[in-house]
Amino acid sequence: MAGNWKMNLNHQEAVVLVQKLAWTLQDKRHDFGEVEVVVVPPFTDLRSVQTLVDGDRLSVRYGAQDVSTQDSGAFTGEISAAMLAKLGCSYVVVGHSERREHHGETDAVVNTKAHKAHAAGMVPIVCVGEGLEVRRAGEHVAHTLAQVDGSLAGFAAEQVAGLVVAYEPVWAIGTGEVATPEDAQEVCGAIRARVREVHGDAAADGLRVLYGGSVKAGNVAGIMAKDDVDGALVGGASLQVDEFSGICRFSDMPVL
Ligand SMILES: O=C[C@H](O)COP(=O)(O)O
Repeated sequence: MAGNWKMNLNHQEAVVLVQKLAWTLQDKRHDFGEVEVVVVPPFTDLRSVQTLVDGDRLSVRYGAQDVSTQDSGAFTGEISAAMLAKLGCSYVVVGHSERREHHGETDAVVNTKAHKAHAAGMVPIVCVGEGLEVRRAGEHVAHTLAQVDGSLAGFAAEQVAGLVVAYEPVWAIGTGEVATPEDAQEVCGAIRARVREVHGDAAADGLRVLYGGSVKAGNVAGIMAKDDVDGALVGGASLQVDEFSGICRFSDMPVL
């Protein structure tokens, strides 16, 4: 379960949220099963989160929201994979629809970023998904699989087995318009089937496929019940500890 904070929370707010989240995850009244919990703060928060997680040996993992296609040099404003790895990031989100839309990121750019993150020892969370027009035209599966093909190009089967792909239909992001569990399964299942076809069983079975788009504690259980949904990439709801920790235990039932 990965919480993408997007451009929210300064480093002090980040420390408060991660402390509360870690405290909740350790609360024995909750059943979090085997869930892996990841926060994805803005770059400016990462050092504070690292210090907290290392210092208190918290079980929360963390990642970055983007990474440069370049290794180093005259690229003002960019952050390299090596810098993120040095900060202890386990994951890097690449190709989020907001980056594709506002920064013109193509599958080729996303692919380069995924390789940079992977080569530096981090797991790329490769985001794919269709907009509303494509969905209305009934081309959402083909569109998303083309993004998967382009974004995962050049990875060997044994590498694909360790990757994460997040299916995020753009029309469901931040809109409250959650895809039905059947919608999520249709595309997440197609992603895994494509990976099986191209890379074989071990890659398809190892790959983790997340769903993202207006996931809340109240709707997560139905989505997680689907065979090919392994987790969620959560935006807005990850900014509230109660909501996000509910998502991490697949339930909005309060603890008595
Ligand atoms: O990365 C997260 C997704 O964009 C989902 O955001 P949301 O949960 O606010 O809809």
